[in-house]
Amino acid sequence: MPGTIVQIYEIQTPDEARAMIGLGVDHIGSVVTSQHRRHDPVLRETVSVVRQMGAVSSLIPLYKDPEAIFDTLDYYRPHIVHFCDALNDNGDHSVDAALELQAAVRTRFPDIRIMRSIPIGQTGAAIGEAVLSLAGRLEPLSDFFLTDTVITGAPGAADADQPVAGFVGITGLTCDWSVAARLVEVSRIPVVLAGGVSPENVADGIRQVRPFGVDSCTCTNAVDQQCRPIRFQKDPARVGALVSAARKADDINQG
Ligand SMILES: O=C(O)c1ccccc1NCC(=O)[C@H](O)[C@H](O)COP(=O)(O)O
Repeated sequence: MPGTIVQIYEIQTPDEARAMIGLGVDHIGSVVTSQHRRHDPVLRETVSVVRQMGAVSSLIPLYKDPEAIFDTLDYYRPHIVHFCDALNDNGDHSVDAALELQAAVRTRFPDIRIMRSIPIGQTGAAIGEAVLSLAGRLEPLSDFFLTDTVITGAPGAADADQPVAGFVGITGLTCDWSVAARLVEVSRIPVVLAGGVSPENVADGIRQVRPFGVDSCTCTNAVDQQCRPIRFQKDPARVGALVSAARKADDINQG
């Protein structure tokens, strides 16, 4: 059985990508932060280095306009486009609109796979049936799911409460792993476990959820003097510790 893949965000330069791949990271996650400054030659070189080194690039466009997203994919040509926008059937960003976008990406970019974040509340706040129902709607037009923590519990609700308004992610908090495990069981596509994954808890996450992969951003970032994570700056020692803990967990599970 292949081991659990490790995906690490936010890798924004070629040197960081080389360092992360050297530490054993499988998927290198990068973020295009602005629709208006979406052509970033350094980031494009980063994606290209990942491809040359035989790793997998995952790219988040942190905006929602379909034409800007198509243009972004044309410019970077990542292996995976990762959509983590908060979906809300009561608002202007519906699941149907997301499905339409994902269908258009499949038609225009048949080589680019689609990762879709599935929001799950923290333990005690997650609504399992709603999570599985949302995932069921998105599955036909997605290639991977990534479970990620939503602060309020209800999928798609209270978009503005998230660290980046309108997007799900970078909370540094774990979601309800029993719901994530249920998604792994029923899903026909691979599921990556994210949200608060750290060197300290990754082995438990692998054991309890049995995901295809694990993803980490906040808990492997460098920290400032007040111990607050610094966005877009990794701590290579923590990334290395997470990779080793994940590999050890795989060995125990398979042995
Ligand atoms: O990295 C960003 O800027 C970002 C912003 C908004 C949503 C997601 C974002 N990035 C990456 C991911 O999808 C994360 O890897 C994921 O949220 C992991 O959660 P955590 O480890 O708790 O930061």
